[in-house]
Amino acid sequence: KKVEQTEPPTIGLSKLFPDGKYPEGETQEYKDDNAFRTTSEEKRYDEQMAMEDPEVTYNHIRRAAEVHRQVRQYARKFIKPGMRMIDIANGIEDGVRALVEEDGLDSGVGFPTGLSLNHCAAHYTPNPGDTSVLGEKDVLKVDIGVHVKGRICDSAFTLTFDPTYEKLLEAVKAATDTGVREAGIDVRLGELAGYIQETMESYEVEVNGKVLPVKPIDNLSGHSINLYQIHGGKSVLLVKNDDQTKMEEGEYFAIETFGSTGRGKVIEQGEVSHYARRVDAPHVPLRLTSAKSLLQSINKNFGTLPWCRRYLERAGESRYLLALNHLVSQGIVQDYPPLCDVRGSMTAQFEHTILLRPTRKEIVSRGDDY
Ligand SMILES: COc1ccc(Cn2nnc3c2[C@](C)(O)CC[C@@H]3OC(=O)NC(C)C)cc1
Ligand SMILES: [Co+2]
Repeated sequence: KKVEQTEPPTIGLSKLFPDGKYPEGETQEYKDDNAFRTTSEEKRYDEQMAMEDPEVTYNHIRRAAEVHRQVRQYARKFIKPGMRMIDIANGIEDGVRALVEEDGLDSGVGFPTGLSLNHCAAHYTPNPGDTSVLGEKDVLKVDIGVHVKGRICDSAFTLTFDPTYEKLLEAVKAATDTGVREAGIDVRLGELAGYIQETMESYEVEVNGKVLPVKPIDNLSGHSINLYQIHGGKSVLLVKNDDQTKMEEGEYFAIETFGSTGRGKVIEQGEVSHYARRVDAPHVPLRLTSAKSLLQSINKNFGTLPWCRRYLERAGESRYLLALNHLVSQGIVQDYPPLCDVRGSMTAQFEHTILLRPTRKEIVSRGDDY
């Protein structure tokens, strides 16, 4: 008999997909010089081999994407003004951990649940003791990460509870869909940024009788994603530029766009919650014993995946701040402060994870919501 997901979501996906096969995302054909890939026998063979290679198999990212869809469906219903940000974060992360059947570094939360508000666009999640509450005029960016064997599904949407900024959200959703549609093998990153910018700038939003242009945030970007590495080194900016770097077959990308009614530029502002051990962390001898043991805990629990202070406490760490700041000053851990436009402005985000398969592009995180 068919097992149904509960609400709140608690049933691990292995029980909902007993055959272990997870649904393919939306696919789109490549264009122009890569259109041949749709019917190429050779590319179909390459793809079949990748599918069967336990290291590459698309099944991992598809399982992560299905967890993402089921948790965000619940999140879109349960998040309401008046809720504490920390309860929103825990509600989402409890769902991710249950459905992905969290298992050490093999599967779990992909990165801290982004819950950036209003003029802040990214890298905010509540720290322990944060008692702030969601307001009904707030514009909330919900950025959820799920990983299965290091394959990270990174997808985000924006929630509002009053209609004022509907046009801002429409602009950003359209710009992200443009980015998804124009992405492809051999597409230049600088050119893709131009298409995104063009869509974003074709919108305006009227706030209290004043017409404001929607601006792409020019120092934020989408990014390639590698195994256990949320930023794979390639950035998809949101304004036209002459980066000739191309997208390549087999790459995973987070196509995310951010629109703003402010300056269209973010600065680092507020208390840090987000951290990640640097992939190229230097091997410096650590004098501070507490820093040594904290680093061991970070390596054991997160490896190179991003984490936040709440996850340190969940892993049993306490009174860690001095040691944490020491690891940051030694260049072993990178801190990621919240990224905010000017006060009074509003920012929105939409994001999908896409996979550049040999024969076609797969938007793995696509759902019937966005
Ligand atoms: C430490 O926790 C995280 C979590 C996610 C990411 C993934 N990411 N990597 N870069 C960015 C992101 C976000 C969080 O998607 C938001 C946009 C941001 O773009 C950006 O800064 N671009 C400049 C390099 C031009 C990184 C760290
Ligand atoms: Co993201």
